[in-house]
Parts: sequence; C-alpha cells; structure tokens
Amino acid sequence: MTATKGLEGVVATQSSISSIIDDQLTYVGYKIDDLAENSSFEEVVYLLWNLKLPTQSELEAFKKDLADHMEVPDAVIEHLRSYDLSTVHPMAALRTAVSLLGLYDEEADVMDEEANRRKAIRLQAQISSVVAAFARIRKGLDPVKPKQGVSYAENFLYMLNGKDPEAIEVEAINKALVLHADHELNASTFTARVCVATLSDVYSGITAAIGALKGPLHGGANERVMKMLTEIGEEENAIPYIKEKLANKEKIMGMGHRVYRNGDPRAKHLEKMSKELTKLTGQEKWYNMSVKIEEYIKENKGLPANVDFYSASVYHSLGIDHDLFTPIFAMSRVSGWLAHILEQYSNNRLIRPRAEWVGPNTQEYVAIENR
Ligand SMILES: CC(=O)SCCNC(=O)CCNC(=O)[C@H](O)C(C)(C)COP(=O)(O)OP(=O)(O)OC[C@H]1O[C@@H](n2cnc3c(N)ncnc32)[C@H](O)[C@@H]1OP(=O)(O)O
Ligand SMILES: O=C([O-])CC(=O)C(=O)O
Repeated sequence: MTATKGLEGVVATQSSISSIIDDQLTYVGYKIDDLAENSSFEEVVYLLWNLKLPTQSELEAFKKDLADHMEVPDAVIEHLRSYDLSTVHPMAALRTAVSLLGLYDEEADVMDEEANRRKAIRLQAQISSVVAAFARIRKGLDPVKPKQGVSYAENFLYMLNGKDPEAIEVEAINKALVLHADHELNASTFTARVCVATLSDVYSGITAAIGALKGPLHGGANERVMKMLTEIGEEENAIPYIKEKLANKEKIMGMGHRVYRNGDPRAKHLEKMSKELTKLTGQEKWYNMSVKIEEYIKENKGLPANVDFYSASVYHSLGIDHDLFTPIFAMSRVSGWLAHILEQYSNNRLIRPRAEWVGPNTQEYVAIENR
C-alpha cells in the first residue's frame, strides 16, 4: 500500500453535482460562466439539490420556502451574545452556531430523505441570518430580522447593514454566492461526506465542513488575501513584498490550486467585479495591486489566481469586515455541502481509506520500570 500525499489525483466518489474537467467547472453540466452571468443564487441552490433548473413557479416556491425559514431561534442569538466578542472569529462562531441549530431542530436525527431536505432548507436559510446577526452583535447592534420578498443576497446585506442595499451590491453578492456554491470534491465537501457516510446527521456534516473551510489553505484564504493587500498598502510595494514572501518560501494567499492548472474559471468573474466595484468606490488601488500580484505569480511561479483572490477586494469594496469573507463563502458553499450530503445518503457506503505504515517494525513491549 502506497499513500498519495494529500490524496492528489485520487478519485474518491462518483457525483452528479459539479465537475471540473479540463479546467472547466460545471454545476450539473451547466457552465459556471453561464450561471454566473444569468442565475440567481436561489436558482443555483435549487439546481444543486434537484439536479435540474427550476421553472419560474418552482423557483418562486423555493425562494418563499427559504425566506420563510430564515429566522434563527432566540436561544441561538442569545448564545452568540455570550461569546467573547473581542476575540471570537466569526468562522468559529458560525461553526458553533450551526452545531447549536441542530439542538433546536426536532428533526435533527430523523434520517429520511424528506426530513433531510427540510433540514437543508432550514440550514441554508438560517446560515446567512447567523452570519449577519453575529456581525451586528459584536458591534453592539441588535440583529435585524429578515425581510420577505427579497432575494437571498439582498436579505443578507439588509440583515448585515440594517438598510436596503444598492442594486450593484446585491448583484455582487449574488454573483459571489453563485460562484462559490459548489466545487466537486474540495476539502470541506469531502469532510462533510466523510462525516455523514457514518450515517451521522446533517448538522454534524455541516459543522465539520465549516471547520474544514476555515483553514487558510481553503476558504480561509480570502481573509488572508485582504490582510496581505492591507500590509502591502500601496501599489508600488506589491512586487517587492511578494518577492520577499517567495524568498522566505511563504505562500501567496489566493494563488495556486490543487486541480486547476491554467486558471480557475471563477476568478475572472470576480476580477471583473473587483475592477468595477473598486472604481465605483474610489478604491482602485486594491484592484491594481491584485492585478500586479496575479501577473507576477503567473509569470514567475506559473500559478493562477483562485476564487479567493479577487473575492477579497470585492467584499472589501462593499465595506464588509475582512473576517466575514470566509463566513460569506460558507453561506454559499453550504448549498454544495448539503447537495453532497443528500447524494452521499442516497448511495451510502462508509468512507474508510487505509494508511501506509511508515512507523517502526513490531517492537517488544518493555515494562515501565525498565524503560
Ligand atoms: C477555495 C479554495 O480552497 S482555493 C485555494 C485557497 N488557498 C490558497 O489560496 C492558499 C495558497 N495556495 C496554496 O497553498 C496551494 O496552492 C493550494 C493548497 C491551494 C494547492 O496546493 P497543492 O496542490 O497542494 O500544492 P502544494 O501546496 O503542494 O504546492 C506545490 C508547489 O507550489 C508552490 N505553491 C503552491 N501554491 C503557492 C502559493 N500560493 N504561493 C507560493 N507558492 C505556492 C509550493 O510552495 C510548492 O512548491 P515546491 O514544490 O517548490 O515546494
Ligand atoms: O476545490 C478545491 O480544492 C478548492 C476550491 O477551489 C473550492 O472549494 O472552491
């Protein structure tokens, strides 16, 4: 038995949800470019969970179902208030709050498909309310209740800022949510599948997945991209900063990808949005700096920008706190996790690979007094 480090190239499951073939990403066979240009996030969630695009009436019913389930139990909000708000990272708060939501869901351990789909709706609906509520509570503000009759993206911004967002802001968040929704067998999705393949419940699977997404090699990279841009400060410092990082063998956040070799097809949509939004808000330097870094890394390391790279300057120009970038990723990716969880349950087998033994050969036990 020989191990493949990081399971690179290992095909661990069959799936009909999303695919990456020759650097092209599709959701259920639909090109990400078409979905990014034309779809609402709700349409994409419906697609991932039903493996077909909704009709107008199906979409309306689905949107209403989501909107009807956005309110979070008071006990969960009270719990958020009890954290040490000066130090708790919103991803840790979200991971804990999702686990807690399971305690208040009477169907948490009911394992039939219909119950799991109802839980999927509740989780998808409530996760944006939790992110927005935590963001407000830590600023000393009260959470804002969701609105009826608006999109998921608009509702999130409304709950976050307590006022109606501009159309361009809603468009940006909607597109970001569409682009982040699913991505084949990435680390957090794999985590969710491994968890529920033991026939554990949906809340456990999503809690585990949030933990995996939090890391800087995965979803946590978007926050670090903005940290890097902030440290760089001005355009002319970008290349010297990057050269120094590379000389110290440090990784450049938002660059590189395990699967894409010639580029992440999601990055160009975020790049375009970053250009537009930073111009609109008079913050072009973040975009210009990002372009310089991307070009330098491509030329010198042959590495492409990934989805996390330009999402940083997009969210920053919307005035969003940097540590909320990864929770926003989670708000979108929960749709993919839930799709994969439903798929795993529908054709389950315990996921249990093997390890290549590289420890010492069999050893003679020595009594403790003789060691
Ligand atoms: C939504 C997402 O999860 S997208 C990914 C988000 N993560 C990041 O942006 C973090 C930065 N990027 C990385 O760490 C990596 O590119 C990963 C983890 C995304 C994928 O990497 P892997 O396929 O595992 O490649 P690995 O980390 O083994 O690196 C291979 C080589 O490329 C280099 N490399 C890879 N990414 C980077 C980077 N961002 N900056 C500098 N060098 C890099 C490594 O140093 C290594 O070089 P070496 O062979 O000389 O030691
Ligand atoms: O697929 C991966 O390894 C990481 C990624 O881009 C994602 O999860 O969106």
